[in-house]
Amino acid sequence: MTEQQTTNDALFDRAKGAIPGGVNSPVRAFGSVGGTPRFIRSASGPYITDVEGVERVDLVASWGPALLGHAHPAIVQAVQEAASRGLSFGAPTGGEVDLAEEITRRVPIAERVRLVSTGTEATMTAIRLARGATGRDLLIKFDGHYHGHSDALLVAAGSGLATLAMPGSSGIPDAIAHTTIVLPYDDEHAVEAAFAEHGDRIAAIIVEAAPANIGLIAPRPGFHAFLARTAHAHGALLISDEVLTGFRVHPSGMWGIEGTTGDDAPDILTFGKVVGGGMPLAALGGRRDVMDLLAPLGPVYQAGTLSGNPLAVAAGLTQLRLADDAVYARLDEVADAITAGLSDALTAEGVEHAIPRVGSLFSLAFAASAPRTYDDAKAQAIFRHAPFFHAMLDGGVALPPSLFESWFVTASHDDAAIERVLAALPAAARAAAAAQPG
Ligand SMILES: Cc1ncc(COP(=O)(O)O)c(C=O)c1O
Ligand SMILES: NCC(=O)CCC(=O)O
Repeated sequence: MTEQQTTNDALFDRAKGAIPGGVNSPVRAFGSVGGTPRFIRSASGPYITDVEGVERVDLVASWGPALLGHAHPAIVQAVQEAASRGLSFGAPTGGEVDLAEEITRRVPIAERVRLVSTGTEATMTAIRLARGATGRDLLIKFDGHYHGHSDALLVAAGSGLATLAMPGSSGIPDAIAHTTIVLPYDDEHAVEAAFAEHGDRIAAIIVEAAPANIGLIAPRPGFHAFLARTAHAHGALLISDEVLTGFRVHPSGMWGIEGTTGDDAPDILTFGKVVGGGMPLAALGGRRDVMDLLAPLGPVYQAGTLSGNPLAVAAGLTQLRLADDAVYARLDEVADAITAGLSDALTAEGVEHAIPRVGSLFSLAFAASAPRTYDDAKAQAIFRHAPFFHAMLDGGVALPPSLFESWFVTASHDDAAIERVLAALPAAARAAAAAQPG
């Protein structure tokens, strides 16, 4: 039986017999909204089509990579051409140099860049590098921030763990979990207190460049510069995780919005999603003296059979080269139209809400004001989300199936796609208004 011949529910039943929970990443399950995840047949531009042939406007964008929309013809062509020359060489290529140079051009504080395959690898390598650079073990991360699924970073993490209300993952040795100090975000005193107590043992602070995995939190101007200065004063590094924000919220990512340099700037940045154009590719970049500690130059080991894969490099490079100012202007317009329509629809039904936003990235909170911490995010009227989500799905719009995830627009969302989102909103707002707690 092919995917096309079966119904979605039958496919999910088969999936559950072959794959734990039927999904290859927990955020794809409809855990917090109920129902059956939609199995996808294809996607093009702003639209995604399930195996039953239902086309919806997509506001997930593969969780971020699809900046230009799905199956952009130039990216598909670049990948096809690369494939015809060979799928993987395990040896350097010119494309890798082009992509590393493009990253440095956009984010000059990333003086050296190493390509890896996933955001998880990028952050895992970044913390190893910080530990190698400082000779220290401890790491500060913020409550609810998600940096992928390596052991030290799954402590008090957002994204799927927030959705499933999991305090952490089992299978992580206590000895590793205890190297991670978890602090509330946005709290300078907590950071100062942690450094006062453990300052000479802290290798790095890792922070989401704009926290986006417990809903979106727009960073308070100056807070990340404060983190950098505090870390530096104690001989530690700042790692800015731009896996989600990089090349999406601004041509130069969150760093382009904050524009920090010198003592105020992060030492290492991680990238993913957009930089791979929809293929498995991510990167870390940073100060030359720190990055050059990576093997083969230095003592910090990092490797990968498929690192810098030529198909992934072709996709990422093509996407970044096409992502010009007009693309970012369009992303902003799309976000303007959808956030305005979303707010109007919820206001018309008397539903308390906030829509935090950074660049074209935004999320919906059922709360009077935008959450600033994980505790705030958990305290909102979460019960309104499942009916809202399903009404949007029925109305032809695919949203992230969790209130703790951000919404992703693409430059391919044309006026027709936006109109379809706006048309679905009133019924979804009514469903949210009618929802009852518990
Ligand atoms: C901020 C952040 N860092 C790291 C990751 C991990 O990336 P990946 O899923 O590619 O491993 C994600 C998302 O998945 C993310 O949002
Ligand atoms: N914002 C969270 C993610 O992008 C996670 C994607 C995944 O884990 O599949």
